[in-house]
Amino acid sequence: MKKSSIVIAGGGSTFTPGIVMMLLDHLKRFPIRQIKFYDNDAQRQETIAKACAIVLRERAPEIEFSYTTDPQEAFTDIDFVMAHIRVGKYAMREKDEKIPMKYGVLGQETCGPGGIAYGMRSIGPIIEIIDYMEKYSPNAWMLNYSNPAAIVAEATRRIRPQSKIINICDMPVGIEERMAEILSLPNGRKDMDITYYGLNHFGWWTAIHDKQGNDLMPQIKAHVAKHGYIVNPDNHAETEASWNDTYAKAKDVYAIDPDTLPNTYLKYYLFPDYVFAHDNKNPDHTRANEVMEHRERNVFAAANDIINKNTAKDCAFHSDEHASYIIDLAEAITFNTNAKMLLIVKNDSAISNFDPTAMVEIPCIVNKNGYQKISIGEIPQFQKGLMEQQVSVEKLVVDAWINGSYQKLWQAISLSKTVPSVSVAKNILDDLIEANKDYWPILK
Ligand SMILES: NC(=O)c1ccc[n+]([C@@H]2O[C@H](COP(=O)([O-])OP(=O)(O)OC[C@H]3O[C@@H](n4cnc5c(N)ncnc54)[C@H](O)[C@@H]3O)[C@@H](O)[C@H]2O)c1
Ligand SMILES: O=P(O)(O)OC[C@H]1O[C@H](O[C@H]2[C@H](O)[C@@H](O)[C@@H](O)O[C@@H]2CO)[C@H](O)[C@@H](O)[C@@H]1O
Ligand SMILES: [Mn+2]
Repeated sequence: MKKSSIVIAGGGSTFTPGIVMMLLDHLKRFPIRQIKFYDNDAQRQETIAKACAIVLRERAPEIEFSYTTDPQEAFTDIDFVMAHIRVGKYAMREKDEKIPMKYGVLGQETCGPGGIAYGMRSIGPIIEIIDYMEKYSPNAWMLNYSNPAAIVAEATRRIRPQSKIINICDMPVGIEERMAEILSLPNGRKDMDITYYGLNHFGWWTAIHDKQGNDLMPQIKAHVAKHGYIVNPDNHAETEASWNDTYAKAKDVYAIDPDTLPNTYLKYYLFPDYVFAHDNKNPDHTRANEVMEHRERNVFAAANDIINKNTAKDCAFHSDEHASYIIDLAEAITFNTNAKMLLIVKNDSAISNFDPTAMVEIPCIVNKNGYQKISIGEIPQFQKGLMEQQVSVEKLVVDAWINGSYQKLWQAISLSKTVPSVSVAKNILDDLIEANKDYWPILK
């Protein structure tokens, strides 16, 4: 069986340990001969890497491991680039979230003006990593889950249209696991066959069946109509309060279109007033602060504990099983499994009454030769209208980045469903330009 060589771009990520542990859990179906880490922050990466080196030494000594900030070292002799970089790290995420709130607009990692700012930071470095991959390992695939995936996907379609990059997201995976829990399915989401469409962080399930073809939507809808995606809290004690708020709010998002089941991210676009009022109770403490106080602190504490003890025995690193969709993807490409997966891909005619150039999140069949899109057909006016507005925002952001255009970025922020007026958009934009002066292209 082929043994793959992967580089994790963003080795210092809080998700890296969970992904490494998950990779070790799936070696039988996806054998690995080499793992490398690549990051542009040597110190941050070194802490995660030294801990993961101990994990690998103890649990998979046959896997060659290294870490580097040198692109040639990182991207040579690679089959897959698994990319999860956060350009500007949490310090910039905090600004993405807090600057819009100064002007009465919700602040979010990937949605609204925060997501637009994040997108403007991310395009250049993602293209840079694609170019490294193509220079040093021209036959490799890039499996990208760096956010904001929607803007990154549109930018890579426009700027590197021939590149072997697939953009993915784990939000549908997480929600589907909750749906499977509602139904008490023995094998979780893998017992479901789903149809879904939308943009990244902006989609709907339209059909869910079990493997015998029975319709599972009525039972899930009955639950969501009462509880949103909150399921058995005893099984989710680790879920943070803000995430539970999001899962619970799905109840109200569902109500606007009971023919479908919503992605949780739609709350930011359908209830921007509610989100702002909720978050503005504590405007100095946003999600970025929560993550820095919880996930980032816990992951680095666990890493330092492993390093200090020089063993990963009984360590606090946990396998990120819901990230196993990344293995599903790499396995499908490597071993031609024809797995059905949600990918963020160019629409063409999959959604027949929507922009063929849009990057849509739809089910695809994945194999050694890439992916085939599953046809969705016509979508209803409600979703079509919402998606046309949002995809135009994403396209205008990429226009702004490519052309260094202040006007296009002002239009993008003005067009977002989360922003009330062009004057508010301009105030937010001018603050974001100042905050991002080390990351964005100069806008004229
Ligand atoms: N697609 C999804 O569904 C999904 C799910 C979870 C997280 N994510 C994304 O994964 C990424 C990592 O998340 P995190 O919370 O662990 O972030 P993090 O800040 O903990 O780690 C990101 C790492 O990327 C590195 N980095 C930044 N710019 C870089 C560059 N130009 N080249 C190389 N490395 C660079 C940073 O130094 C850091 O070590 C984020 O983009 C996040 O939004 C996506
Ligand atoms: O606020 P964060 O950094 O905790 O999460 C933001 C990310 O949220 C989604 O990923 C979730 C995943 O969907 C959920 O199931 C959980 O397990 O963890 C992930 C990270 O928290 C979303 O898909 C990502 O794009 C966001 O970055
Ligand atoms: Mn996502």
